[in-house]
Amino acid sequence: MDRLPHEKGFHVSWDQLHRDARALAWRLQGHGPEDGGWRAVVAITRGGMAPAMIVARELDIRTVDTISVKSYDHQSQSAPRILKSPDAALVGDGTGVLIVDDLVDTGRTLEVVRAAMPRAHVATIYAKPQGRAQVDTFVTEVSQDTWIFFPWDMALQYVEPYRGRD
Ligand SMILES: O=P(O)(O)OC[C@H]1O[C@H](OP(=O)(O)OP(=O)(O)O)[C@H](O)[C@@H]1O
Ligand code: HPA
Ligand SMILES: [Mg+2]
Repeated sequence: MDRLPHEKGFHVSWDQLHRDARALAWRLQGHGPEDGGWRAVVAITRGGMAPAMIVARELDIRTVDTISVKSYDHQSQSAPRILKSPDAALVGDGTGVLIVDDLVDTGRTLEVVRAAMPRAHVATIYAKPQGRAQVDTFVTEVSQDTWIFFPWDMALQYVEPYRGRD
């Protein structure tokens, strides 16, 4: 996934990420298992970790695990694969488990994660159209040609006044 050919940039501050992750938690209330809340949250590393922490805090879920997926590599033609699985005894087939990621783009990451935990509920903060069908709950849709910049990948910097720029 390359951010260079994207037409638009959507820059997300920590403050906005916090608000959007809370909005996701709000949306998730009432969608959990009938016998109470989710048993565990599984964050998709690394981008899902901060959103998962905020959602777990809001929904009062204390058990949090991770899954690491290595993305598709055009050079090697290999499909995405799981580098680190969550505790099998904890997650089982995903029943009662909430999977959290920052966004879905093509949906390839979630395809692999869903195959590992088919009965889990999948939530992301942002979703692009191509991958939207892989997500059960999300907050904001952005167009496919938008690159989302997350606060952990950015820094505050000086910007020239409008009249100083050409
Ligand atoms: O829907 P897809 O096209 O699969 O893309 C979405 C995934 O890509 C990014 O993660 P990345 O693999 O770049 O790793 P990171 O979370 O460690 O930044 C993002 O955090 C999602 O997990
Ligand atoms: O729009 C994006 N932003 C950050 N990481 C990503 N990984 C796939 N798409 C994106
Ligand atoms: Mg990721």
